[in-house]
Amino acid sequence: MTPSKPRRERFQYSNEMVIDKPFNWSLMARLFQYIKPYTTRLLPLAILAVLVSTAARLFAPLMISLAIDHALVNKDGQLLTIFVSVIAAMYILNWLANTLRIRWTQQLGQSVIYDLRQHLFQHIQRLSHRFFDQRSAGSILVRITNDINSLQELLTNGIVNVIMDILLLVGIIVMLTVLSPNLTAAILVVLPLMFLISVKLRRLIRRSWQNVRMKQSIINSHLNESIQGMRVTQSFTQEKENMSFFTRLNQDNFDAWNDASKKSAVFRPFVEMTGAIGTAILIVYGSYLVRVDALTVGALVGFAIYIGNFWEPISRLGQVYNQLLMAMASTERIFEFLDEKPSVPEKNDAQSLGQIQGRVELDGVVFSYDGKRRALDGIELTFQPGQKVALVGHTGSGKTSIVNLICRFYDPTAGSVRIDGHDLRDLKLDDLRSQVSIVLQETFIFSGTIMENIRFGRPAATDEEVKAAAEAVGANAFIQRLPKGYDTEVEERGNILSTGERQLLSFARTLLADPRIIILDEATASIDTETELKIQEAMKTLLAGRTAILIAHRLSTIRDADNIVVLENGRIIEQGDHHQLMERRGEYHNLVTAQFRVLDVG
Ligand SMILES: Nc1ncnc2c1ncn2[C@@H]1O[C@H](COP(=O)(O)OP(=O)(O)OP(=O)(O)O)[C@@H](O)[C@H]1O
Repeated sequence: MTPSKPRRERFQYSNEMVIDKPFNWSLMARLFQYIKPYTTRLLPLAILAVLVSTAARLFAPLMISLAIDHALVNKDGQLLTIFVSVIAAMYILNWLANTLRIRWTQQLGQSVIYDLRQHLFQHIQRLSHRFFDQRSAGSILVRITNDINSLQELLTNGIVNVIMDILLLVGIIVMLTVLSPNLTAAILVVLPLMFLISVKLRRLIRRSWQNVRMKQSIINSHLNESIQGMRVTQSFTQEKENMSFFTRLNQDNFDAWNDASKKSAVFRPFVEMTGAIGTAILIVYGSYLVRVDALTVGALVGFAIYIGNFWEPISRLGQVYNQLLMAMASTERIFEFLDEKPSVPEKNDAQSLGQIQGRVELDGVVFSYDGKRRALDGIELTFQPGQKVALVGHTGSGKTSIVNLICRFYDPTAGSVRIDGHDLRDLKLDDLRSQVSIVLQETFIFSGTIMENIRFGRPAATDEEVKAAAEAVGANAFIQRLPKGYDTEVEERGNILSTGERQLLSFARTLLADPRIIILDEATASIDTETELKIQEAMKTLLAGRTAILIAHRLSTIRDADNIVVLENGRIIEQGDHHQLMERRGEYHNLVTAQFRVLDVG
């Protein structure tokens, strides 16, 4: 039979929707809050520089106009020298103030970007597992990198330039009116045209830049996933399909950029065209006014210089406006993350835990990840201090979910989880997590040396303490054999280490952290018997004297557990020690015999 396969998209990034909100002053005001710390020094300095340079730029053409009408027309050499000196001094002052303005605005912008990035990263670190369940690592990455970078232009140049340009515009209009109110009125006819252009194009441009950002975010999400899953892709020879998907994303991104830049490109020529209309009015009407003696030649020249300066701030304001539109999209996305609350909040009056005994109770616990399906359904379970308890059950039966609740990665939907009688929701998270350690199947190795990787368990530990921990779990032998021993550099996923070695490393890390409660997600990857024995030994050292919760996949390793809890569909169906459960001939018995049958066949 050849089933007709509906073609489904292999990768779906549903969270990357366009966030389309109208221009929002309160959002901008919130962004500007980040400038507040600099309002006492950098911002006033930058504004002072702007004022000085704007004043110099405003008065220089007036001086030129006066020089023509009074010194040049009357052929007064002495007066001309004075005018020229004053004009030269103004240009030098403008240059100096501009240099300082650029330096200070850059510093201001970079400081704000730095703070925003710090704040965002700090916030993301506090968010709960539920947040990370719903988003790809790539889309989170985009917000810390791209979205913040796109604010860079606005914050470094944009804001202060806006002040400068508005001052310049108002100043020029005042100067023009002083020189000739009639000519000014004629030229300002084009202003409404400018306004219309910016309003009409504004929505269009903003939408298209949001679209670009969304496409980029999808590319990054996909890249991240592809690189992480490269081994699987290669082993299933899915490179071609992967490539064609990537090509599509890349093309979409390309098209979105094209579309957005085309729309943005329309803006400037429109501004320039209105500039040309202004100049035409100046030439025709201005020369007429000179002819009828309503305007001096000096005033006309001054006018021409001002008009030349007039369109520059307008078109720059248009650019800033574009930056603002782009920044709006990014700001919305950044604040969307910053507004995300941890789904496991810490109470304001959360208690400190102090040294604990290690009794863990789950009381009437019901839990659902998505509010629909129950992952746990009425769990009553107690782990006594120092006990070794194994959780067994088919895949999806709820073992990891129990552990997730004990670490308070999630809160139960109903019921409560307690440690030494304290509800986890009343405790300080840091306190709780320093007493509970989880050793995952897949050991995460950070890039750095072996020494640093073990020290992750307790950053204050000395080299000797790190080595002692490694020795205690039997990791010392393989570390000594590495090229640089404890100083050997390992990469993010610890590629130079075998599965068994990685596991020993994480045991050492956990032993160093010295928690009262250890959760061990037993690795499913098969390892050779010798390593298996080493790991068994290491486990004994690691678990001694602590409350231990084992997620067991190989049932042979949990025979000596004090209690074995068998789960099915989120419920406990039986519990007891190995002998009791074998005698019952229930589900545990079935699991054990099934596993032995597999081993025999193998
Ligand atoms: N992040 C999640 N979001 C939504 N549902 C989830 C999530 N994690 C697990 N589930 C669902 O919750 C149920 C219990 O999963 P859990 O991970 O606790 O099982 P498990 O017994 O640990 O399985 P395994 O042995 O395969 O690790 C499953 O039906 C699973 O599909």
